Amino acid sequence: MNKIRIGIVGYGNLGQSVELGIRQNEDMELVGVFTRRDPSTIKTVTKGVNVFTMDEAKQMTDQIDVMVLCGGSMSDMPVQGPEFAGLFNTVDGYDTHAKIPEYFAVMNKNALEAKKVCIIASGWDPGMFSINRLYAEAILPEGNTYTFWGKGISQGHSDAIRRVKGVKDAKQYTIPKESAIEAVRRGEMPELTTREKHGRECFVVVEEGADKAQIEHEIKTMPNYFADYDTEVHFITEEELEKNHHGLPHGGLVIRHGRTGLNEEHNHVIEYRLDLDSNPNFTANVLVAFVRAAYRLNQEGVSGAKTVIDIAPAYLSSKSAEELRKSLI
Ligand SMILES: NC(=O)C1=CN([C@@H]2O[C@H](COP(=O)(O)OP(=O)(O)OC[C@H]3O[C@@H](n4cnc5c(N)ncnc54)[C@H](OP(=O)(O)O)[C@@H]3O)[C@@H](O)[C@H]2O)C=CC1
Ligand SMILES: N[C@@H](C[C@H]1CC(C(=O)O)=NO1)C(=O)O
Repeated sequence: MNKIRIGIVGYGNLGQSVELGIRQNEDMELVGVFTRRDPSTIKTVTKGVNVFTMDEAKQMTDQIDVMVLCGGSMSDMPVQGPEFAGLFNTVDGYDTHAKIPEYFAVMNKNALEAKKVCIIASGWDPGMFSINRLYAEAILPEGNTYTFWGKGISQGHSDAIRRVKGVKDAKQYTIPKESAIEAVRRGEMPELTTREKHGRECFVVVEEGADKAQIEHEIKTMPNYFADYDTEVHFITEEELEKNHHGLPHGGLVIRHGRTGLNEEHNHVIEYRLDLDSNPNFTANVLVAFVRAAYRLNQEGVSGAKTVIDIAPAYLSSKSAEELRKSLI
C-alpha cells in the first residue's frame, strides 16, 4: 500500500517532533523538510530526507500528499498557512485562539480553490481539549466547563516572546491557580476570570544591549497572549535557560460538572487530563494523526478547511473500519 507522503514546513520544536511522530506510523513517510534558513545548516534525524527552501515546495505538489505546518502561530502561520493551503493538503497547530475564525476563513478560501483539505488548530488546545469540551457539553448540556493548563511551558507563548525585538530566547510557564482547581473539584461551579485561573512566568534571554524595560512592557501588554494575565518576566543568561529550564513539559485539564434528573438531581463529572513530558512531541503526534484524516478526506473528494471537531474519530486511526468495530466489543 502506498504510504502517505509528508512534508514538514518549519523545523523548530514542533517540526522536529513531527519528524519523530511520522516514524511511529507505518503508513506514512517523510519526503522533505522546508525551512526559511539555509537548508545546509539543518540536520534531520531521518536518513535520506532532503531539506529544501520554502520556495522549492511549489515544484513538489505531486510528490507530497500532506504538508504539516510547524511555524509559529503569532507571525509565521498567518503567512505560511494560506500560502501552503493553496498548494497542498495541510495540518497545522495554529493556536491564537481569538483569531481562529479569521484564520479559518482564509484557509478555507484557498483550500476550496485548490481542492485541498486543510485541518487547522490541531494539537491539544486548541485540539484534543476542544474535542473533549465538545463531547462533555453535548452529553451534559446543563453544567459548567473548566480548562486549566500547566504548570508547563506553552510553545505558543514562548514563540510569541521570541518574536519581540531584542529577545534571543525564551520559555514561558503557564501556572494554574490551585485554589481555582480545588474550588472546581469541590463542585462549587465558580465563575472565574482569565486572570483568576492562570498566571504566566517568563524566562527571557536578551540580545546584548537590548532594552529590557521595553521588552518586559511589550510582553506584559501583548494582546491574545499576556495582556489578560498576571505575568512575571525574569531576564536570565542562555546558560541559566539551558540549565534551569531544560525540556518542554506541559499538560492540563478539562473538567465538566453537569446535572441530570428532574425530581431527583444527579451530578456528573467528566475530566480529561494530559500530563506531557514533551509538549512538542505530543502535539506533533496529534498533528500526525490528523495527517491521516486530511489525506483520506481529500481522497474521498472533500476540500476546504476543517477543524478537529469537524472530523469523525475513525479518520484518525490506522485501523480499518472492521478492526475499529471489533475494538468496540
Ligand atoms: N495547538 C496546540 O495545542 C499547540 C500549538 N503549538 C504551536 O506550534 C507553534 C510552533 O511551536 P515551536 O515549534 O515550539 O516554535 P519554534 O520557535 O521552535 O519554531 C517556530 C519556527 O521558528 C523557526 N526556528 C526554529 N528554531 C530556530 C532557530 N534556532 N533559528 C532560527 N529559526 C528557528 C522555524 O522556522 P524555519 O525552519 O523556517 O526557520 C520554526 O518553524 C507555536 O507557535 C504554537 O502556536 C505548539 C504546541 C501546542
Ligand atoms: N497552544 C498551547 C497548548 C496549550 C497550553 C496553553 C497555555 O499554556 O497557555 N494553551 O494551550 C501551546 O502552545 O503549548
